[in-house]
Amino acid sequence: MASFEVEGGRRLKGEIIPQGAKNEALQIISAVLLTPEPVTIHNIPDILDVNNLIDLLGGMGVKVNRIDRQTCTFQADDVDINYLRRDEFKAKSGHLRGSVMFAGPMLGRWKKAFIPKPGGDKIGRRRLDTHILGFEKLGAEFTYFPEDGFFYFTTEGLKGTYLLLDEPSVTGTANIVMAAVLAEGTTTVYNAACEPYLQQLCLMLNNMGAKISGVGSNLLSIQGVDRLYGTEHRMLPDMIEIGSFIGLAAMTQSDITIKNVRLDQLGVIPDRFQQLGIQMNFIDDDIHVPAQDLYEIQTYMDGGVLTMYDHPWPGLTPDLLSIILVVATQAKGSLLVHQKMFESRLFFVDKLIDMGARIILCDPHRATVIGLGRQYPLRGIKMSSPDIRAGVSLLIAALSAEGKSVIQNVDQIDRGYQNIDTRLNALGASIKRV
Ligand SMILES: CC(=O)N[C@H]1[C@@H](OP(=O)(O)OP(=O)(O)OC[C@H]2O[C@@H](n3ccc(=O)[nH]c3=O)[C@H](O)[C@@H]2O)O[C@H](CO)[C@@H](O)[C@@H]1O
Ligand SMILES: C=C(OP(=O)(O)O)C(=O)O
Repeated sequence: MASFEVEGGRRLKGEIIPQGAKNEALQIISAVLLTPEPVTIHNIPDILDVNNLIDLLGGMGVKVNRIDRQTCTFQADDVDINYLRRDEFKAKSGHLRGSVMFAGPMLGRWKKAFIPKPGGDKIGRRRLDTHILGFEKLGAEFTYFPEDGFFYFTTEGLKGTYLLLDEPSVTGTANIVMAAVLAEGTTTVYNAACEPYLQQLCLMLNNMGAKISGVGSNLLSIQGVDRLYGTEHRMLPDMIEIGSFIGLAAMTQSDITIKNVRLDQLGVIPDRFQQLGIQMNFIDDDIHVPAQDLYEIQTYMDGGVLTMYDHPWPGLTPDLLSIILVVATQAKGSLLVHQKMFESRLFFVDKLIDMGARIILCDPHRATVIGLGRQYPLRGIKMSSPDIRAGVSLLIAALSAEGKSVIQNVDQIDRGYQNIDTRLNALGASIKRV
C-alpha cells in the first residue's frame, strides 16, 4: 500500500479548486438505478470510493460512458440484479459505505434489494437500523444472513406511509427517499437528514419526475410516481475538502484561495474555522485564507473554553472534527472537541501527541487540545492513516511539522481526496508518493 513522504515546514501559495462532493456523489450515482433512461452527471470526484461505486454499477450491467474523469453518463436499462448476490459484489461493496444506497432504488424499481455488509470508515459502530426500519414500514420484508452480514429485502409493492426516523441518518434518509419515489401513494418522512447533499439528491429526483416537497427541511413529503426519466445533474463542491483546505492554510501559514466553494451551501463550516481564529476573506464565491502568523481560539462569551461538536445538519458535520482538532494544536488557546456520533474517530490523536501536540484524550468521544500558539512546532514522524479524515488531518500535521514524516496506508486518503499530493504540490508542498 502506498505511503506519502512529506517534507514539512513549507508555506503554500496559490489557488485550488475543490473536487465534486464525495458524499453527494455516492447518493447521486446510486440514484441512476431508478430510471432506464440516460442520466449524465457532472463534477464527479475522481476518487477511490466513487470509482468503486461506478465499477459496481458496471458489474450490474449499467452502461457507463465516462465522457471524461469528471463527467459520466449512466443508463440502467438492462440490469442484472442478481449480480448483487454474487461474492464479487459482496467483496467489492465492502470497500465503501455508498453501496448500501443501491437498496432503495432496487426496492422501488425491482421489488427486491440486497444490503451487503457495508464498508466505509472504521470509525465506530455504524448501524443500518434507520434504513431497515424505513424499508419495513414501506412494506418490505427482510432476511438477514449472519454468516456474511447480508440483508435481503423483498416486497410485493412499496406503499407510502408516515415514517418518523429513529435518527436523521444521512444514507438512511437517501435510501428511504429513493425507495419512496416509486412507492404507491404518499410517504412522509419526519426527522429526515437535510444536508445539502440530500437536497441535491431530491433536486435531481424531482428533475427526473419525482414529487418531493419539503426539500431542505426535516419533513419530506414524497408522492409516489410510476416511473422516472433521464436527467443531467451537477455535483456541489466537496464541503469537507473545502474545510480541510481552510485548516491546511492556517496550520501551514499559507496563503490559499479556494475557488468556487458555493458559500451558500457551507452552513456553519466557515463560522467554525473563524471561531478558531482563522481569518478568511469571502470574495465572490471564493474563500481566501491569508497567511497568518498566529490564530487564537475564541472563548464563549463568559470566558469558558470553546467546545466543537458534531450535530446533524445544519449543525457541524462530524467529518470535519478531526481537521478542526489538528488545526487547534497550533492555535493559541484551548478547545474541547466532542465527537458525539462516532466512538473511534479520535484515537488518531496518539500520533499527534507523538508529534508533540498537547492533547488530552478524555474518553473515546472527547479530546481537549491545548494550543500553544506555535511555541513548539510539531515534529515529523512515521504514522499510518486510520480513516479518510484522520488521514488528511495527519497530512496537514505533517505539512506543518519540522522535518520529514511518512504517512502509510494512504489508500484511506485516496478514498476521499482526489490526487491530493499532486494538487498540494502545485501549491508548493513537498509530498512524495512511494
Ligand atoms: C457516505 C456518507 O454519506 N457518509 C456520511 C454519512 O454516513 P452514514 O449515513 O453512514 O451516517 P449516519 O447519518 O447514518 O450516522 C452516523 C452515525 O452517527 C450516529 N448518529 C446519527 C445521527 C444522529 O443524530 N445521532 C447519531 O448518533 C448514528 O447512530 C451512526 O452510528 O453521514 C455521516 C454523519 O454525518 C458522515 O460521517 C459520513 O461521512
Ligand atoms: C466517514 C466518511 O465516509 P464513509 O461514510 O464513506 O465511510 C467520511 O467521508 O468522512
